[in-house]
Amino acid sequence: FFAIRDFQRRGGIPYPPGPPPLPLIGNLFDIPKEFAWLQFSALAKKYGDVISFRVFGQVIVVLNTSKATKELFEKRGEIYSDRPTVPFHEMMGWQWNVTLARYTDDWRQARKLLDRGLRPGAIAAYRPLQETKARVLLTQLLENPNEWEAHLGYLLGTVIMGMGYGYEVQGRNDRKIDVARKMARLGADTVLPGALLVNDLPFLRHIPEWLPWFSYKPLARYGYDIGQEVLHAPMAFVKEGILNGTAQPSLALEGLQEMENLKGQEREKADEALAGALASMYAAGTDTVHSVFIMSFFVAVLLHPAIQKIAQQELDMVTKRERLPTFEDRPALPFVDAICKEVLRWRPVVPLAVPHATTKDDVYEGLFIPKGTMVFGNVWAMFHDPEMYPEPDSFIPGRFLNADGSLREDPLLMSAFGFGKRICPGRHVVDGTFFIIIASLLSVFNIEKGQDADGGPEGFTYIGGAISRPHSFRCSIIPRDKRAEELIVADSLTR
Ligand code: HEM
Repeated sequence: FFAIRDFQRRGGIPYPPGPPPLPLIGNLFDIPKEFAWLQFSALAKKYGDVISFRVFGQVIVVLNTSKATKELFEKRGEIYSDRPTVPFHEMMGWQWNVTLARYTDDWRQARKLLDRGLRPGAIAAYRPLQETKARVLLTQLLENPNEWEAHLGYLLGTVIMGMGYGYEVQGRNDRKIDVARKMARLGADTVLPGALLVNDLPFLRHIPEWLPWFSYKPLARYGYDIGQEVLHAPMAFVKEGILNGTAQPSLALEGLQEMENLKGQEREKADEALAGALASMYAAGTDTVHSVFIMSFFVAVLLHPAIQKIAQQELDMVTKRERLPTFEDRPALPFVDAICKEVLRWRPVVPLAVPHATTKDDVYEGLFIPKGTMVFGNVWAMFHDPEMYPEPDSFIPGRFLNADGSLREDPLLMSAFGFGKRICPGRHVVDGTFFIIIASLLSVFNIEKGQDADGGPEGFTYIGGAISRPHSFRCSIIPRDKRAEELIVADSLTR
């Protein structure tokens, strides 16, 4: 009966091909929990660029080419910009989070605030903050190089908290950083299909707490509490700062000042939208996910020491080793920029981006994609397509340079930040922060395989959940010479 009804609904048009589903549970056991992007890429070779799975009636589609992501996420954005309902996220009351929000007017309002606050023209004002934070990292690495991973872990958080709320992070155990990180981790660990049974069988959300082994409620309550803290604590900090005259310039301060003349419900609604938008930025931008990019950069230069030397020569020509690099130097540092681009391509941080969902039935190249389908863009497959990027597994920054040495823009690379209307609004902040960190690091440090360092491609294995992160590894971060040390110390004395 179900099969006939399903066939009629599709008008006989087939679903995108994929492994044959079992009765009822469908492809539950075909959805890989680890390195899913690699297995989806392998399945695409067998079944075609657009593949599908069914799990308990939920259709999941994976798009493995930029042709398909452009057509569906961009051109048909009105249909492909929703988010799947994740029952466990609903249990935690996280609907305020822009990243998880459905494609509604509330999302549009919050998204507009983020796009406006994080557009390149607006964030230029925060470049000095980004430069300062990159230089603080240099001091930390000089004083305590062995703890490099911990230093990197909260670096971007310090930039985001400064931009968002004018909040100065108090060391790496700062509560505001810690709580956002916990939220991001819990979100990432529970979003992919198959990660949590309650997402596949939503009735399980009703299991009462007195069945502790089976109930999701205690974990959901914990998630709710950290969510509320992320939403309210930093805004309360800014409002208190306004009252006692200590509030620093920030997106929150700007937003609150803009709504000064609003009254009653209108004011309340604007206040809520601002808090939700900024908290989404704080939650998405504070996790150590960003340190993953820098870790992959370390892996790349450890495997290819010559690349580090070329970048250092470029940097030395510009700074003459009389100062540390700044954003103004960027146009003269195309090779450093090309390294950043190649790291994004070679080891995309979120290889399957974040799933979108469809709001209507649709047909793509003769394949049926029903309303409510969860749609992934396989960023990894696109970035490792040998036709677009020859020798895709090799780390070759030069692929982003023109014959005259200038930087070659590559719009496809933006897919590292997702697609269409839901593309990451923080991408310009990330772009600037990564550039200044890598330029600053290379100008004064050598990143080397130390005596007891891990090494060889097999020494840098990755963890393959929603985020592609290298396992912790050891390496030596050594000042290039006495001059480099002097530059770091001199800069730290100016702070
Ligand atoms: C390595 C750094 C980052 C990467 C790789 C990254 C990647 C992504 C991806 C893949 C998405 C999903 C896009 C889609 O659904 O198609 C996303 C969404 C989002 N990102 Fe980022 N992101 C990064 C940093 C940041 C930062 C620093 C911020 C804040 C300043 C931020 C804020 C957001 C927000 C709010 C969303 C949700 C957008 C929406 O659903 O409308 N991200 N990001």
